[in-house]
Parts: sequence; structure tokens; C-alpha cells
Amino acid sequence: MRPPQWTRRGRGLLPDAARAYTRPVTYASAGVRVSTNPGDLQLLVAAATASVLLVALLFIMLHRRRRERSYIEQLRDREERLKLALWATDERYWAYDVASGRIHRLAGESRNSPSGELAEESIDAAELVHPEDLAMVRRRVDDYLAGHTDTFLAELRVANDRGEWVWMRARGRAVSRDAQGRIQRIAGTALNITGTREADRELRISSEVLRSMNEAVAVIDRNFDFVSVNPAFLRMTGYDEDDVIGRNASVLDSLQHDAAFYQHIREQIRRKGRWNGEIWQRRKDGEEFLCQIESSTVYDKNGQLILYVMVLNDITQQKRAEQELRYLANFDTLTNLPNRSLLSERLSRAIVRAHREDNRIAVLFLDLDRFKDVNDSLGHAAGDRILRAAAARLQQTVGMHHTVARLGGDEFTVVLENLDSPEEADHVAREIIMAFEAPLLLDDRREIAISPSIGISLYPDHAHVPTELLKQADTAMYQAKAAGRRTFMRYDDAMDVAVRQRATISGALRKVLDRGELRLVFQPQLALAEGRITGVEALLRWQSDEHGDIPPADFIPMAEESGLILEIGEWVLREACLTLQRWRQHGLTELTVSVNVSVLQLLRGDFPEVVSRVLADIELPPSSLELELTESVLMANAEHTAAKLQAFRELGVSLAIDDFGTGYSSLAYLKRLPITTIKIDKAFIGDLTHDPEDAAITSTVITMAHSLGLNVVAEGVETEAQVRFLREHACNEVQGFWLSPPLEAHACLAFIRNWRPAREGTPPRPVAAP
Ligand SMILES: Nc1nc2c(ncn2[C@@H]2O[C@@H]3COP(=O)(O)O[C@H]4[C@@H](O)[C@H](n5cnc6c(=O)[nH]c(N)nc65)O[C@@H]4COP(=O)(O)O[C@H]3[C@H]2O)c(=O)[nH]1
Repeated sequence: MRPPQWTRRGRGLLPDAARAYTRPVTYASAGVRVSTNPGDLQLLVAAATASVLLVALLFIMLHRRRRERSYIEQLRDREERLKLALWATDERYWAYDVASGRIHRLAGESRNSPSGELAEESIDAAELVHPEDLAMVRRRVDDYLAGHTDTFLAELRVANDRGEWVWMRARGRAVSRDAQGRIQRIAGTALNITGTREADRELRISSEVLRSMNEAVAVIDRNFDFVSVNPAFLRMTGYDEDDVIGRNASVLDSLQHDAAFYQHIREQIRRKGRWNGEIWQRRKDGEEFLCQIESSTVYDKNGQLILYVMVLNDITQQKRAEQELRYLANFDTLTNLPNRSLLSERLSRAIVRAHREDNRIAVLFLDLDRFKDVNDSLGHAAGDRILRAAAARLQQTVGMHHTVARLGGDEFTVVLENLDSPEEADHVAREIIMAFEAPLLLDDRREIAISPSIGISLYPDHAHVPTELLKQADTAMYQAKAAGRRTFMRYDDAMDVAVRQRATISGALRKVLDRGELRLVFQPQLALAEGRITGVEALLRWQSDEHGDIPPADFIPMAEESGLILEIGEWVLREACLTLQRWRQHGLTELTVSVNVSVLQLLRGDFPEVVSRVLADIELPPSSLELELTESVLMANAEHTAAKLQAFRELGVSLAIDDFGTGYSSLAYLKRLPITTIKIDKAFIGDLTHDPEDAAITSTVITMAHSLGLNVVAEGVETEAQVRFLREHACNEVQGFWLSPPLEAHACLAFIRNWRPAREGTPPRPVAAP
């Protein structure tokens, strides 16, 4: 069926079909023809009957019209009364005239006084109804006119007196019909629902927002029973809606807090109306999570509490990340010790306490001796293990109540509080050094001995602020290293001068080769059994124009630190070989020269090639050269360097271990290395004749080295008694002031050429001063 067409002409709500209902009804008039034929009685009777009937019909019609009129009057009266009744309510009266398409309503936004005339205005429906709602309203009117609905009902926007659109809910019914029962007029009431619709909209939006919120939201009544929760809450807690609605919020209580804690929070919410904070909660599966809660209270119009609204956030991950960040910012991840920043903070607090309680603090700055060599040669993984083991050893020694921190690299710091005297700090430093006497465990198989050098500064004696105290302890530590390592030193002001001097020396060292300030001296070695000078050790000397004579023990570590030792080392090698080659031309073809090699040179990939090139350039037989490597260098890197050492042996160069006995290496371990000579450190030789322990060590080393087929040289031999002991114990060679101090090249040559084996018991006479 085609929908009725709305006429544009009238601009009203009336469809064409409806207009058809409203066309004025045309009645056909009934006519009576009276016969003038007197004989036709039958006809007269019929006419009379018809007249009677007509009168009766007219009567009925009149009666009905009167009834209708009275009915309409009644309706009008009712309409008037309805208008009057509506005046007092929020509802508004309206009437729609189907034929004209016009809407009648009470005029004026503020309605007329009930005592006066209730004025009506008539507006075209299309003007009154919002264009977007017009089609819908027309459909509803049509449906009602066609009898599909009992009542006309629509929610539509209508222009008010000020021309604003207001939402109205209109309902109405037919109040006037034509003779055929077609509706002529619909009247009813309209209620302004703008506010309600707005509220509904807001409610819809807010419930949609709640539904889609990432934050979990729970609405709880005054007994703390759940009234409503959003999907995020269910996701967060793992509960279904049915599990929680009506249940008490304590279902989420975790075991991290006791019941009194949760009770306290609920009491706060009750008293203050709101509570923000972090508490542990428990999910349905028992997992506990840290929850940030913001609670507020919803009150009714009278200020009476209605419900609590809780917004919950699972911040477990966030907290964990924060903790991790805090940890990373304050702790060293390798050793788990506090880092520099936390140390400074703790030191500052310790200073404040010491100031208040009028006592002392000591800062111990600790550095592992030759750690760099060990790290370079053993690799960083082993280096890390050493640092971890050293950290544990340190903490274990000083106890948990003192701060032990790692500043980076192999530098550690200990803060000692509540000291009565500076000697207490010395005591702890000594204990630390002793604790490091026992080797550190690297893994199941390997252990390594590494000693610390310690510098000490004191509050308030040396400085009052953390940075100064640390700087001074660092300075003292450098002095401890310079004093031979494995020792401690307390800071004093003179050290600063030494540090400054060190800095200038280090600067001058860079120009040393260009300026030709380096030279070699040579110290002869005597083979005891044969009474013959078999070799010389080349020792480096630096005579600086600016700083005078600087001992190798001072500048070689600096050259190692800066990497300059590579250049300097190659110069030494070439110079020593050149000297020997010159001497060989004087007939000293059996003589060997020993050259000290630092770990950096050894680690350099091409060092065997450098040696081979130098030997080839100078045409010196490789068997005339001996390379001296310190024990700590070899021990730190025994397996790794074994292959490298083998390359030298294949060249025909001899290898000696210098300073043997200082690095805790075992002879059995050395057996694996292709070395030819062991040089017993002068520290053992010095006390040989007074200290039975040193005597025992020396004799054992000699015996064991021989059993391994190694040549033994005793260094730092100064007295006849020492020579006697060494001879008795079959030490192969001696080197030291007893024989000769290191000599300039020409003097050494003269010494060797003039050497005659002395009578036993008579010290040889040096031929020239060193
Ligand atoms: N108390 C005492 N000392 C004695 C006696 N006889 C010799 N000495 C000293 O002992 C040191 C022996 O050298 P070193 O153990 O290799 O120890 C050397 C060596 O490790 C290093 N060094 C010297 N020259 C070089 C070099 O060219 N390269 C490298 N890498 N290191 C070098 O410097 C260290 C010290 O060298 P120097 O000062 O020349 O000190 C030398 C020498 O002068 C003695 O009877 N009593």
C-alpha cells in the first residue's frame, strides 16, 4: 500500500489520504412528488406515510444534531477545563487540526492567568516541529489516523516562544470526528522533557564511559558491598559480575596487610568521604597485586550518603619498573653494591650524623692491584667474576653495617662510621688486605689471588664534604700503589703535591722518545757454578730535562696506563739488541740480554712478529734474547698467553718469569707454560739469611724449578751470605749489587770483559758506578 502523500500546500501534517476524510459530505436531497390524480388513493397514502417518515427522520436528525452539539459543547468545556488543569502542571495543552495542518496551543511561555482568558495560538505544524523530527511525527499521525495506534505518542523537538528547540513528549487523542467517524482534531498534552533527555543522555554517556574505561571502577554501598562494577574491574580482579555484586569488598583483601589495616582504610572512607592510596589486593585466582585506589562518595540532593565510587588501578608493574629504575640509579648491577650516587647520599648523611654526634668517619678507597692486566688477559667475563668475588669478600670483611660501594671498574669504597680514632680505620684496612690474601674463587676450577691497595681519608680531619673525602682517599690509594701495592695509606696534604707531580710527569712522558731522554743500563748476571757472566738485564732509565731522574717504578705504570709502553717497549727491545750486537763484536757471543716486557706488549697481537723483525733487522740470534714477564701477568693469563709464549719459543727466544714468588703461582701451574727461567724476587732474597721461612721458600723453589728443568736466577743478591746460601742450594745464577749494580752500556761491557772469577768468599769488585 502506498503511504499517504503529504500536501505541501498547507505545510501542515495532513496527508492527502487524510484530506479525503475531511471533504464536506454531500447529502442527496430526498424529493416527494404529490400526485394531483384524486383517484389514486394508494398514492396519497404512500405520500402521507412518506411525509410521516420524513418528519420522523428530520426529528431524529435534529435530535442527533442537538446531541452532537451538546457533545461538542461538552468537549469544548472539557477542553477548556483540561487547559485550565494543565495550567497548573508541567504539561502543555495542544490540539492538531487535521484539515488545516495547524497546531493550536496556549499562547505565551508563561501561561495566562487562570482567571483570565486562556489565549490560544495556531501555528503551522511544519513551522513548529524540528525539521529532523517532522517525518517521524507525520508517520505517528498517520498511524494514529489509520487506527494503527490507540494514542498519538511522539518525542519531538518543538520551537518554544524564544525560538529555541525544546524536547517534548506529546500524547494525544482524537477530540473531534466527522459524521463518517473520521478524525478532525487531535488534542493532548506535551511535557517538556529536555532536562530528562539531557540527563538520560548524560547517563548513557557516563555508563558508556565507565564501560570502556581502562580503570576499574566499583560502586559500593555503605556496608562496603559491591553494587556495580565495570568490565575493567572484572578484567583486573578475574571475577565475574555475579561473583561480586552484593558481596563485601573484603573479598579483595590480600594477605599482605592484616584485617586491621583494611578496617582502618574503610573507617577513613566512612569518616572523610574519600581516600586515595596504594594497597595490596587479591585476584580471584589468589594472585596479589598492588592497587592504587581513589575513592569518593556520592551524596543525594539532601546531602545524604548514597554510595562510594572506587577507581582502582593495578600498579604492580609500574611499581616494579619504578623499583628497577631506582635500583639501577642507586646500585651497581654487577656486584649489587651501592653505586657512586647512593654512596654520596649515604656519605652525606653519615657526615651529618658524625657532625651531630661529634665522631669520625673514614672513607676507604680500594683498588685491585693489576686488575686491568688480569681483565685484559683473562677476558671480561672472568674480570666480572673477580669483581663480584672481591665485592663479596669486602662486604664480608667489613660487615653489613658499613657501606661498601663500587664506584666503577675495580674501585670500591668503604664508609666506616662512629670511629674513635684514625687507627681504627687502619685496622680495618689491614683486615681487608689480609682477607684478600686468600685467593678469590673464579669458578669450580679457577681461583686467583688479587691484592687491594687502599687509601684512607677521614672526616673531619681531612675534609667535610663527600666529594673531597673521596678525592683524598683516591689520592692516598695512588700513593699506596706507588709504595708497592698490597698496602694502605692515610691521606696527608703532601700527597696532593705528589699527585700534581704525577700529572706533569705523565705529560712529559709523551715527549720522552722524541727528546731522546731514555737510555738503558745493564745489570750483569753471574752463573754460580761456572763463575761466568752469562747475561745482562736491560733496565730502562729516564733522565728528564724538567724532572731529573725518574725511576722506572714511577713512570712505567704511567706508560702502561697511557699505552705509551708499546712504543717505549719496542725502543727498549731494539736498543738492548743493538747493544748486545755491538758487544758480540767484542767477542761476547755467549752473552744473553734480558728485556722486561709489560702485559700490554704481550697482549698486542703482533708482538712475536715485532720481536722477530727486530732480531732480523739487527741480525741477532734469537737465543741471545730473553724476555722477562712478571708472574702476575702470566698467572692472570696463563692459558690464554700460553700460545703466544709458544710463538716466542718457536722463534728460539728464552722466556723468564720475573719477580717469582709474589704472585701466588704454583710451579706445577707454570709447568704448562713454555718458560725457561725463573727469577726469584729480591723480596725473598733480602731476608734469606735471617728469615727461615724465606730460606725455606727459596730452597724449595730452586729444587722444584730444577725438577721442571728450569733455570733459576736470584735477584737482588746483595751479600756474600746470600750467595753462599744460593750456591749451597744450587741456584744457577745471581744478579744484584753483590755482583754489580746496573751499569751504563760501556761500563757494563768493560765489567764483563774484565771479569775474572773471584776467589770464593770475595765479592767481585764493581768496575764502574751505576
Ligand atoms: N734493592 C736492590 N735492588 C736491586 C738490586 N739489584 C738490582 N736491583 C733493582 O731491581 C730491579 C730489577 O728489575 P726488575 O725486577 O725487572 O724490575 C724492574 C722492571 O719491572 C721495571 N723495568 C725496568 N726497566 C724496564 C723496561 O725496560 N721495561 C719494562 N716493562 N719494565 C722495566 O722496573 C723495575 C725496577 O727497575 P729498576 O729500578 O731498574 O730496578 C731494578 C734494579 O735496579 C739489589 O741488589 N738490591
